[in-house]
Amino acid sequence: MTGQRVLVAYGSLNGATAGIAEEIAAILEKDGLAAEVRSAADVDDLSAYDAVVLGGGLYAGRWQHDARRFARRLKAPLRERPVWCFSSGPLDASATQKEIPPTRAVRRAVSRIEARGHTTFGGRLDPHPEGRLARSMAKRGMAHDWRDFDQIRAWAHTVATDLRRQSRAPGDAGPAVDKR
Ligand SMILES: Cc1cc2nc3c(=O)[nH]c(=O)nc-3n(C[C@H](O)[C@H](O)[C@H](O)COP(=O)(O)O)c2cc1C
Repeated sequence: MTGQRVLVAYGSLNGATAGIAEEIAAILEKDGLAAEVRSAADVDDLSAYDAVVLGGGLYAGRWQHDARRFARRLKAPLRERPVWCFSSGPLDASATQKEIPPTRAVRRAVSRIEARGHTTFGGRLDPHPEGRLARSMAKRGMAHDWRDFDQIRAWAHTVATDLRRQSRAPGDAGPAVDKR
């Protein structure tokens, strides 16, 4: 056990990104970290966490509102901790086939909070989603789950490995401390 506490925060309109966050947290726990999954909208204090994973569903090239706001509101404490980000978006197999770079808007958020990494996972369009545009997309036959859970688990293992390596590194100052 490393004893490190990791927040897995998500911005999700229709649950796909929340499901990815749950899976990531399950892997982090399996790998000996203490992970907690929360909606990004419900978190305003990071002092209980040593590291953060932040994910957002993509809507018109931007993270869902709660993830965007989280990155803005908590910019300072995020910069004091190791952070990894992910997007859940493409409604096809592209995210399984190749590494998809963050959109321009997401790249800006990722760099603002000095995250250590970002990856894009396939998305899911619910058959009965929130939002008029989403419903019309579902009616046109686009409702499908493109999330690749093997890929998600593999990525979560790399995050756990990085965190554990860091906590063991010689001369390491240990988990981040909230200096506010
Ligand atoms: C109106 C709408 C716009 C979307 N825009 C994008 C987009 O710009 N890029 C992308 O990769 N996926 C896009 N998607 C797919 C969603 O990102 C995908 O369904 C995601 O998994 C939804 O996450 P959520 O269920 O957590 O909200 C869009 C979906 C909808 C319904």
